[in-house]
Amino acid sequence: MIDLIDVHAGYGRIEVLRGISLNVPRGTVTALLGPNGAGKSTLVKVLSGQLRATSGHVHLGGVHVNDAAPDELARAGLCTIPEGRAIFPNLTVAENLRLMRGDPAVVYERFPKLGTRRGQLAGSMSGGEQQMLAFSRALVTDPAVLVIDELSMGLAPVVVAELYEVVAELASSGVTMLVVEQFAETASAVADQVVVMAHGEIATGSDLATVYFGGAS
Ligand SMILES: Nc1ncnc2c1ncn2[C@@H]1O[C@H](COP(=O)(O)OP(=O)(O)OP(=O)(O)O)[C@@H](O)[C@H]1O
Repeated sequence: MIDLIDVHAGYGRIEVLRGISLNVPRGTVTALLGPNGAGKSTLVKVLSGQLRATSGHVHLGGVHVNDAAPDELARAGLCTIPEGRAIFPNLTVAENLRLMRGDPAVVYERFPKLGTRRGQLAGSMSGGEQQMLAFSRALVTDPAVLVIDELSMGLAPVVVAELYEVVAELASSGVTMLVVEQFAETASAVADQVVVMAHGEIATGSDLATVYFGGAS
């Protein structure tokens, strides 16, 4: 469903992704792990159309999407939840959900806490509640493919568990997912495939051992 073939990308003259090849089969969950600076968010930007690959191929459902804009990708069924909780802090929970253009009742049923706070400014909620709100995009847009960057960053274990319950539910309903995480335990429990990135490449062999056991970045 998501196919990357020898993808290179970066910022100006700095190359960050150095030949990434990755396949996420339809209806499966892939956990993408790796230390700070490995290039995980850069890969998410390429997938969501925010950053163009300088070479290589990006395919979504068999369609070549290297040049597709973010809104075209969204219309094709891709939902991205970027790092850093992409919500509007000065709008209420209800207003944020209205902008996502879905049925808020679905969200309030899944995350009752958000239901009780629908009139609260999003920026005044706890980090976990804000992430639930950001994650709501995946519930209301009914995506075919979901890409989540750093879902559990900075959150209490109980919130992480709640969010991963929803990940598991979406997975069982057939949504194809790429979940980026910095820590192995959380995402790998629900993943069909675990891939590790280091230094802009998919880590294998001794690199993989270094990432896991050597604490390299
Ligand atoms: N806009 C940018 N301009 C220049 N360099 C950038 C930019 N964004 C990221 N980088 C660099 O690209 C490299 C990879 O960053 P990226 O955010 O993709 O890594 P990451 O694996 O997601 O790390 P983290 O887990 O810390 O978010 C880093 O060296 C970073 O400094």
